[in-house]
Amino acid sequence: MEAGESFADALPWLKKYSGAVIVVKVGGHAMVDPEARSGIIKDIVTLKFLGLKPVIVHGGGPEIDAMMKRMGKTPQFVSGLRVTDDETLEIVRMVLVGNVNTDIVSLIARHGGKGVGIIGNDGNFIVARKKAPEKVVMNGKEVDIDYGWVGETESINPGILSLLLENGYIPAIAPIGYDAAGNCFNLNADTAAGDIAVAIGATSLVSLTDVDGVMMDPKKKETLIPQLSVAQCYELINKGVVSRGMIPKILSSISVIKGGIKSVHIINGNLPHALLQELFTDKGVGTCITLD
Ligand SMILES: Nc1ncnc2c1ncn2[C@@H]1O[C@H](COP(=O)(O)OP(=O)(O)O)[C@@H](O)[C@H]1O
Ligand SMILES: CC(=O)N[C@@H](CCC(=O)OP(=O)(O)O)C(=O)O
Repeated sequence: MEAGESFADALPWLKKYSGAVIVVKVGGHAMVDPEARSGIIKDIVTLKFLGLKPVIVHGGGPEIDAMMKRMGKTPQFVSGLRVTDDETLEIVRMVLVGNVNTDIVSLIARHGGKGVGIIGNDGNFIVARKKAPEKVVMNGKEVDIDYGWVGETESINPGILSLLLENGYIPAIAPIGYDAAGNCFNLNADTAAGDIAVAIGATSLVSLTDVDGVMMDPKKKETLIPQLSVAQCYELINKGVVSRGMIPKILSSISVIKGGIKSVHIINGNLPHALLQELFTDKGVGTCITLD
């Protein structure tokens, strides 16, 4: 299709999103392939030049896993959350802040944008507290789980984000929070992205991962669910259709919609230009979650 034609077709969406703040959660699984990672960041820089205000929140689960294994540690997840002991926290910070965040900021620059990397203690951006231990059913047995240094958001202070957005920067946020005593917490990136989207009143949250969206059977592409209401999300969790890393995505989507954001989109970041197609065409490419 001619470029002129595509832009003309996209006009209604360009109007809808003009000046809109869009939180893009870039999952670690969407960034495994360096070319896919670069393509995603290029699309995000494109959003900026089309007049939107993108905010990146990134993960890095597979890279943390790889580093843990190199250091002789075995990753342990419960309900999609990494149980985080002292040493694991050190690895999480090293990988998310030292590797992934700086790489994303460099890619933003490479594609002509101005990126700024931030973590929870920059301008007290994410104030977090320890996630309380909870009882979880594992292999039919109820067990007490202490997640260690896994945190949950206490408050988001969006001041630094507003400053950056008003001055044309693309913020790239690593999901690390801090408490008033300076303790550092490992936050799930989807949960952090949701909390940030609500705190800044974003227009939409788009989560890029390595599957086409929410599926009845993640191994069968044809079982993709294009549209979900909050009630249906609860149903999928209760029926066990959603598992592992999809659990925090769905839980966060529910709280985002309840927090007043109109839509959450879960899409496959490995499909070229999935983000642009989801936002600027009427045939979305993944799962769109709305109130009803
Ligand atoms: N019902 C489901 N539909 C789609 N994916 C699912 C579902 N249940 C579990 N998953 C898993 O969730 C994964 C995505 O979450 P996650 O691994 O945390 O990705 P990311 O690193 O991109 O955040 C998929 O690769 C898939 O294996
Ligand atoms: C508490 C918790 O699980 N934190 C995540 C943070 C990174 C993340 O969420 O990465 P993805 O988006 O790639 O899954 C972790 O340690 O893996």
